[in-house]
Amino acid sequence: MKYKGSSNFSHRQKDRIGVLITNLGTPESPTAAGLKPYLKQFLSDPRVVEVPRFIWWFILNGVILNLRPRRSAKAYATVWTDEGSPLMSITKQQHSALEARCRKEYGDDVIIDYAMRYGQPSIEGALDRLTAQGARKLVVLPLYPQYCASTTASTFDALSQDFVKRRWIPELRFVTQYHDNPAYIEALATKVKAHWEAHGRADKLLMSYHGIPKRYLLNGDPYHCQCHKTSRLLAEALGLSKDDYMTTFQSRFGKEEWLKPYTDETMKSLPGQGIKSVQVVCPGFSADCLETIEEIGEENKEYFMEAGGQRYEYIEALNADSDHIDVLFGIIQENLHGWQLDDDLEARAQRAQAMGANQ
Ligand SMILES: C=CC1=C(C)c2cc3[nH]c(cc4nc(cc5[nH]c(cc1n2)c(C)c5CCC(=O)O)C(CCC(=O)O)=C4C)c(C)c3C=C
Ligand SMILES: [Fe+2]
Ligand SMILES: [Fe+2]
Repeated sequence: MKYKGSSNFSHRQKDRIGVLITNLGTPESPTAAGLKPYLKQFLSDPRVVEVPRFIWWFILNGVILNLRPRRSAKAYATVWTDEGSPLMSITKQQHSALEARCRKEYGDDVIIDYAMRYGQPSIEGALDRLTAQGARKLVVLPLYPQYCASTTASTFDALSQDFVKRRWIPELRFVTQYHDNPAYIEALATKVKAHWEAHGRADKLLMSYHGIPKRYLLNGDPYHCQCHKTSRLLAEALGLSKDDYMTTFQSRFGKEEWLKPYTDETMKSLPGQGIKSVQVVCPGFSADCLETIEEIGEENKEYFMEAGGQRYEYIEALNADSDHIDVLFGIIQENLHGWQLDDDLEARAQRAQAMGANQ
């Protein structure tokens, strides 16, 4: 096997620290043709769907990939903008803002790129670009505040699958979660308070997180606990009592039981319990996307209003807010501690020359 090196490798090249922010990925276009390859890659990941491969292959290729692309495309079409998918355009904004912060603080010693776990820009492409610029040390920050095997560990799988093919793998620091990071909790609290100032309070604040099958929790995934801890800390930061807020789980897929309470069922039942106004925040989503804009902003609003609710407001994700950029930059900086860059470039090049190697 020939291991992959950098195409423009030079012994004189300056060593750098690379930072890679990642998110889930999104289709290329809001059409069935755009959805099919995206869903195929996503739903073929054994970290996402933990079902024996041979059974799942038939369900996925025989049923899901024939029905879901068209259905999902319709939903994506409602959130698509001139800049494309919200998840992609917000990730680009987060990247640009963090790049400016890195450049200001570290010049060109620290370089930052972004990638998606599924689709483009790929993790492999980002690692090619970073290593070609001399990134010998690497911080990877998946933009998932709560650890989940389906998202966080899957990102690590993609990195390792890339490293298996690479000659010079960078020293790696991988951020697995930041669900109780004080700056993150504070940024969420500031966002909710700003919403309260503009719109007043509601009967309840719902904190809705993406769901996962309950089986994953029973098999040891810490996601459920981390979501609840984020909620508790956010509630404390807002001075809320237990009756003022609720943690729910959205975006169910398939027939098995997922984490409960379900967001949609909760919305349908709250008005009957005398809760006529709700505000919804989604602390697990670092960027607004289909699951927040359409599912929380539109679909669940309909459930709530149809059940007799009177006021429903979605509080946007932290996105590229400057508070959020501060949080993420803080996490990056924590992970740079103690890292020195090799500045012995001339000696390195001379040694290489003596050995007849490319300088
Ligand atoms: C099939 C099982 C799924 C698991 C488990 C799952 C976990 C999970 N997902 C996110 C974040 C996002 N998911 C998004 C979309 C999405 N998720 C699933 C399925 C599972 N997710 C599907 C099939 C889709 C595609 C849309 C659809 O057809 O319904 C997104 C939005 C991406 C976008 O383009 O806007 C995000 C973000 C987390 C955090 C998570 C586990 C904790
Ligand atoms: Fe999902
Ligand atoms: Fe959804």
